[in-house]
Amino acid sequence: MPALYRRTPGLPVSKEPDRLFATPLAQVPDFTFNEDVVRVFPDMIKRSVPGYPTIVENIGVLAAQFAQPDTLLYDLGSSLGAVTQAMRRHVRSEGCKVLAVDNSPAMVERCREYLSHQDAMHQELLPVQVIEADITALDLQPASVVALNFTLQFIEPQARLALLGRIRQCLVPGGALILSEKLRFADPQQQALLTDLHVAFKRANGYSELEIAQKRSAIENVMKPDSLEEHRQRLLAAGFSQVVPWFQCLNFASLIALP
Ligand SMILES: C[S@@+](CC[C@H](N)C(=O)[O-])C[C@H]1O[C@@H](n2cnc3c(N)ncnc32)[C@H](O)[C@@H]1O
Ligand SMILES: O=C(O)C(=O)C[C@]1(C(=O)O)C=C[C@@H](O)C=C1
Repeated sequence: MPALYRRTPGLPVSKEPDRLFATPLAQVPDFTFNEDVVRVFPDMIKRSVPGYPTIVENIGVLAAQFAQPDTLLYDLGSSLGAVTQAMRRHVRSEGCKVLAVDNSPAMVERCREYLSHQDAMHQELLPVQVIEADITALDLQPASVVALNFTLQFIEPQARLALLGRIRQCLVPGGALILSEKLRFADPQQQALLTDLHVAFKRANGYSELEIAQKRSAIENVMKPDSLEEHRQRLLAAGFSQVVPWFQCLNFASLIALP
């Protein structure tokens, strides 16, 4: 391992570049959030999701607007806790606590390390707890902010409505769900254009044609994006009263859903 990426006790590894799909694989396995992915995840998601740093930082800003005193803020599918950290940087409401939830043991372990690093660097941050759990089977307590930042697309399509319904039920007045997703487009020409532009984004970020193709086949069975209209209809069916898109870059978007 190059010196730059060697672990320093107490400091998170965050600089390792994503080369997971750089060499030809005889058979590309389905994508999972395992230890290999965890090691390169900050680099992978920044180079794969257009607008990711802007979305994450602004979820902190949005969370500060919607947070209500003495409630929970959920980061569901928290991975390494980027959204949790942004919420803790921005939210100042009394008595709030952040719950970061993920079902990948490797993500949870590293997320805890990252958050203890944040605690060591800053004072007066909201308390936080990282929970290893399946969000489709989680007992949700009264919350003012729920973030699903590129997580719903990995939940079985038939389980999505029930999850959103439970999130709607746990939200207190004045709260919000913030939902970010890769979009698919019903119109084939629009789908082709946005797919080409996303490939161009990945190429511009240093991914080779082989890396792009192998990653595509790794995620095609595990990540099932919906259209903006499907999201809107399902959020309304789950009991949300309003769906407000606040960000889109190419085929990646983020919505605010109000209870
Ligand atoms: C693309 S990542 C989310 C990125 C993260 N929210 C961020 O902003 O950096 C999706 C995450 O959802 C988690 N996940 C997928 N299905 C889950 C489930 N049923 N319960 C809990 N976590 C889940 C994965 O382990 C993974 O860490
Ligand atoms: O659509 C792709 O090609 C992606 O790589 C997207 C995506 C995501 O949206 O979560 C998929 C898996 C990784 O977690 C990082 C990015």
